[in-house]
Amino acid sequence: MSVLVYTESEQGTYKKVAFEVASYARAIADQLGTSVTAISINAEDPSLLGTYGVTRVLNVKDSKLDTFNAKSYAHVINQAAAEEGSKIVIVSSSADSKYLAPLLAIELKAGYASNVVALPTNLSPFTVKRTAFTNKAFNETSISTSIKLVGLSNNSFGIKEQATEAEVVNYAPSIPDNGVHVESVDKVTDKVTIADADIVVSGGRGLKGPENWGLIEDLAEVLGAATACSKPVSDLGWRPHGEHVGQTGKPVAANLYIAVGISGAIQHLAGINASKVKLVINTDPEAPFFKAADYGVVGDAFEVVPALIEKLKAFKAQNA
Ligand SMILES: Cc1cc2nc3c(=O)[nH]c(=O)nc-3n(C[C@H](O)[C@H](O)[C@H](O)COP(=O)(O)OP(=O)(O)OC[C@H]3O[C@@H](n4cnc5c(N)ncnc54)[C@H](O)[C@@H]3O)c2cc1C
Repeated sequence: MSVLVYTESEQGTYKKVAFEVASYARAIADQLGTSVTAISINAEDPSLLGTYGVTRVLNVKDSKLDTFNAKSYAHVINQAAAEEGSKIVIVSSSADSKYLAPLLAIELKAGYASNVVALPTNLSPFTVKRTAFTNKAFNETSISTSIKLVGLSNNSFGIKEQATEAEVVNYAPSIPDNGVHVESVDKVTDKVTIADADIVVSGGRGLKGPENWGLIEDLAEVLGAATACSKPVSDLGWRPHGEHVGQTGKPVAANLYIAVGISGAIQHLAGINASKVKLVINTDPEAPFFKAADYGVVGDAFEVVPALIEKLKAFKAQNA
């Protein structure tokens, strides 16, 4: 009765969240005194999961699963859970997993707790801490079904190494034809995506116009960060809608969120509250964002950001 964890990959490479959910599954398995099985779909190096405490990997290689499809993936994970007799199944909070989890919960006949941020506080009844009201509060949720599905919030538990010899088993579940056939996928960009980023550099209307976005991009590049923006910035067409974060945009659960020229309206904060450290750069000392910030710089973005880039470049050169 091992804990089952779905370890996401993209084009053969595990996503960062795969190692975080594996670490979390290991910690729950330790609480229960059991092992961890990972279900891995079309990843190139499944044995890597042993680094994060996975004892067994059900390794699926099938071109029908090359493109993510929530229904097919849910079907595969459900079969893996039955195979392992798993009563606890862990997924991440990536966009794919949030789409997949409700379908999987139906297949598993499991109660599903999303946005979980910590290890269970109680195993009987199984109780977990989750964020609520767009990250403005926490609640404790008990799952009473025999099988429990846990969606771990990104960057909430962290990646923890626990070297284990992972047994990799080839696994060939039945894969239904869902009627969708993707001919090819062209990646629009190789840039770090907001969902997977450790650091996000975000710009608001204080940047004055799209012609100034080089500042945000340069800062993101030197930090290896993803770029994002406030809603008006994407509404104005300065940046693509995919970069808009907040209540009506993408959620950001990064380790560091840098907000440049963003006022910090409640609808913006709702999307970034789950980020660990928030740095705000704004000319207005009364900007509401400073109340939510861990670090604040009252200053002009056009002076502060270039100076920050210079310092970071010098620091990197010294420590190369
Ligand atoms: C239903 C609803 C949903 C919404 N959803 C979202 C959402 O998901 N995400 C979102 O972002 N917004 C959302 N909004 C809009 C939100 O209320 C704010 O209007 C928006 O976040 C403001 O964007 P901003 O901070 O970029 O612009 P502004 O409010 O115009 O703020 C610009 C900031 O830049 C500062 N500034 C100016 N010049 C400089 C300079 N040179 N250097 C540094 N700082 C400078 C200013 O002091 C100011 O604080 C929503 C609104 C509604 C009603």
